[in-house]
Amino acid sequence: MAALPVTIAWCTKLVLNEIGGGHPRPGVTAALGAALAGCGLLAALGPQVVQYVRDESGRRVGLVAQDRLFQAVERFTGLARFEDPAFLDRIRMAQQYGGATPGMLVSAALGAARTVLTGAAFLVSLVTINPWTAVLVIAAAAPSLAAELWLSRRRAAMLWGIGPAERREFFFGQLLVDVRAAKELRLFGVGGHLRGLLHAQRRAANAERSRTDRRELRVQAATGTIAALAAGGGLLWVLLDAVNGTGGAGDVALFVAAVAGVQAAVGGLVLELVSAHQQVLLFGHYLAVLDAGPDLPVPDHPRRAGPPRRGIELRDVWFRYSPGHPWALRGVSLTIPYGASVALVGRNGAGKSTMVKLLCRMYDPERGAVLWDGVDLREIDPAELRARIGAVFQDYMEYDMTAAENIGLGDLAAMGDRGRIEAAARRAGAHGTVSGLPRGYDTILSRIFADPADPADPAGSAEDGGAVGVHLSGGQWQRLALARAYLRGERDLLILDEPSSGLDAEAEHEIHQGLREHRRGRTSVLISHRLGAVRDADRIVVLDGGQVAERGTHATLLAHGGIYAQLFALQAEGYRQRDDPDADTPGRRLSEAR
Ligand SMILES: Nc1ncnc2c1ncn2[C@@H]1O[C@H](COP(=O)(O)OP(=O)(O)OP(=O)(O)O)[C@@H](O)[C@H]1O
Repeated sequence: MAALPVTIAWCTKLVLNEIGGGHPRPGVTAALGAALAGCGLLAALGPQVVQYVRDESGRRVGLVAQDRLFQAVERFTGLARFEDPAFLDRIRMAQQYGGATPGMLVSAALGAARTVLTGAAFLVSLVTINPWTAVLVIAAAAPSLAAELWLSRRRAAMLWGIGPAERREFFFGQLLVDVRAAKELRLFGVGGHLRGLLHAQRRAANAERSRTDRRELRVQAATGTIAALAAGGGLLWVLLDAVNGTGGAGDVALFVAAVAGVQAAVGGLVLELVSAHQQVLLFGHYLAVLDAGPDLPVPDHPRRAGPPRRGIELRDVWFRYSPGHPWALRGVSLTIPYGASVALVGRNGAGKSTMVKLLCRMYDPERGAVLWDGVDLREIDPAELRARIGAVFQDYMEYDMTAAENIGLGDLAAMGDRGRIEAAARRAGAHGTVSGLPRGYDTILSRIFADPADPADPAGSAEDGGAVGVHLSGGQWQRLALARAYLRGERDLLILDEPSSGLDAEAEHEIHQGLREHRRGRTSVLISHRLGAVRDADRIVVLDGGQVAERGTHATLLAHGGIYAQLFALQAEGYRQRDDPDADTPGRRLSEAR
């Protein structure tokens, strides 16, 4: 496109010479005319084609960049990176700029080439008038280029610096429109308060942006003044030449046009270079995510995790979420024997869920080791380890997908096997609910994806045309999470972290009855605050303050009269009719002891 004007100028010159020469050759004239017409066509279609190619390459590069980014994110097999605010900021910036940078660099390179071509032509004109004026104009542009590159580094640093404020702003913005938060926000009347916090984040980010803009204004005013002084000096020089008779009025006119042309070209070049420079700096975040090493290192030749024969052992495990956090586990040693059911109980914050996360190697212990049949989990590929585990986490996921997909995600191999999915749902007591949904197992459990325009979509069939969505109750979601774990079938280790906390009494009884059957002869870890549900576990381990406080069976622990016995008595008391409010109950003794 940059070559077109020159080509047109040359063809015009040649055709005019051909005609003006007095003996125009029909073939040559026609060829030049055709070339001119071709150039005209290119000039008309070129911009649209360039735009299309730019958009198309942007889409393709964006797709590849996004795929590589999420592949890299998937390689982080632990949780620590996702709890690191700085790394989350990096991922956000990588998402924002990773796909755009290559396209921007290409267009910046093309734009720079175009401005260089135009600028060079005007510079040659300046040299023909007075070579020193050309030197003066170029010298005046140099500080501008250096200053703009410095400013773009500062701008990139500013964008990184306001990342946390933007993340908080995004969080508050999401919270204000989140249907799950809406109840509490309205009842407590805290919408205005959150809006205030949202605006405070925006104001903080805006203040940083304004400071950067003002700095840019000051620097650009200075470099602009230098350029104007250089142009003014050059003009004076050319005017003096004209007065002295060494130059003509035409030279002055050409000088003015050439200086404007060169300065515009330099300005354009600076803009292109600066935007490319800034993109490259921001692209650094994308590369940093791609190049980040594994969060949980795996040896080059990992050991195999076979079906456990002896069991899983925690040996003097010390763990904290970061060096700034207190210890969550302090020297925990315990064995989960093969085929046994182990229950973990203890007060809130005792470290039960943390232990479960270490069993799945979501983190590595800081001291001590978790051993799978004697092999340190750090020597096993996490993917292989996790393939052997089925789990319901305390904070299980509710996927905005169909009911079948919500269960099928537990084992992708069974995603298309409706028989297995139904069997898992039946075991978890979810079949009745799911089969009663408008599209049974194919009903999307979401309000986000409800499509009011689709008459076949049950989620979009509200009378007023609005989307009604299909939403399950807390307990129904919990059953689906349980079905997801059941779908993993005969895994070697089943972990259930509060699997029935949201269920009604009847359902809980039913579920625990089913769980007892399922756990029989299998290695399982069950966490529950309802001690009635864990009483028949082979071993009960009581955690307290990150340490194993007691261990034994239900009977031995009751006989021991420690924390377990107190907690059990407290719960049992809650179910008994209390005739005498002053009676000396275990609950009363416990509160007095505290
Ligand atoms: N992601 C995290 N980052 C930092 N600290 C954490 C994190 N998760 C848990 N903790 C801390 O670790 C300690 C143990 O928490 P954990 O969730 O293991 O307790 P728990 O016994 O499962 O409690 P609950 O019965 O309430 O579920 C707590 O003090 C908690 O504040």
